[in-house]
Amino acid sequence: MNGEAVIRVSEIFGPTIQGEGVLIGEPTVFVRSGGCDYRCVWCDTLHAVDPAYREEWRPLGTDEIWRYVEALSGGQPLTVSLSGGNPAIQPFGPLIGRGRAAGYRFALETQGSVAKPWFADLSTLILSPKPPSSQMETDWAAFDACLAAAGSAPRTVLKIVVFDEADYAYAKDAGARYPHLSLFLQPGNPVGPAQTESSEVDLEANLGRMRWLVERTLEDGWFAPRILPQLHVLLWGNRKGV
Ligand SMILES: C[S@@+](CC[C@H](N)C(=O)[O-])C[C@H]1O[C@@H](n2cnc3c(N)ncnc32)[C@H](O)[C@@H]1O
Ligand SMILES: Nc1nc2[nH]cc(C(=O)O)c2c(=O)[nH]1
Ligand code: SF4
Ligand SMILES: [Mg+2]
Repeated sequence: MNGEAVIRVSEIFGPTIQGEGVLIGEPTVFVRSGGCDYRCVWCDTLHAVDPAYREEWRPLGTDEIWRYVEALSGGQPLTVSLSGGNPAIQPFGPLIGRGRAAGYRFALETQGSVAKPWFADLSTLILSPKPPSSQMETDWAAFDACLAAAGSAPRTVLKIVVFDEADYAYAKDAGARYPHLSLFLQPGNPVGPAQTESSEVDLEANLGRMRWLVERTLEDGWFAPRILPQLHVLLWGNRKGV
């Protein structure tokens, strides 16, 4: 790998459609890195978080990852979504530079705990601070550092998962803290460790939570956020690699 940036890759897949948030429906190739500084109790991607899956994470250099992305996209520039785990703890800067030079756009999803200067090279930065139900604490100073690192070049948006009333209150506070950022709410999909490898999903329960969130927000007269389901979960359940 000749000293080039090495990234711990959990999976590379696509093209599929982006299932969440501001880029929903957009043809996308995903690069998912392994390892996270958080451990949300309801994380739907434990195979990229739990060190028990470490053996499955492959150290790949920028060139190798780029070859996968080019092959999957048939060499047609599209949006590459960097997710994880927390992709912010990996050296993605050179890959972004490489892809941009070929006309690709990059989006990155992160909880906002670690800032990197290369955030400024993204097209879209999706900051997803974690509400109380995750059992994680938000470090707002670290979050602000992510916003500062991105600057004004990328489109930066907020995406907050809401399971319950306390999460709703957290989302409202976060929205008030950053009134200049577009805010997306996403109902929580209850997944546990036993379910990560299965595609089973309780669609009715998921849609019920979506209905509750829409009604709660509208009854409250809070018209700032957009409320979206996880489209890929509706289509394919909790399957990996879609
Ligand atoms: C798996 S995370 C990876 C990126 C980064 N660690 C983060 O959390 O933003 C991608 C997105 O999935 C969301 N997510 C994770 N588990 C979820 C669940 N059970 N229900 C709904 N959304 C979930 C996260 O909040 C985040 O917005
Ligand atoms: N289709 C699709 N859309 C997604 N949006 C965010 C995802 C993620 O797990 O980060 C994801 C994913 O895994 N698949
Ligand atoms: S921050 Fe993201 S990847 Fe990490 S545990 Fe939470 S939801 Fe999962
Ligand atoms: Mg996911």
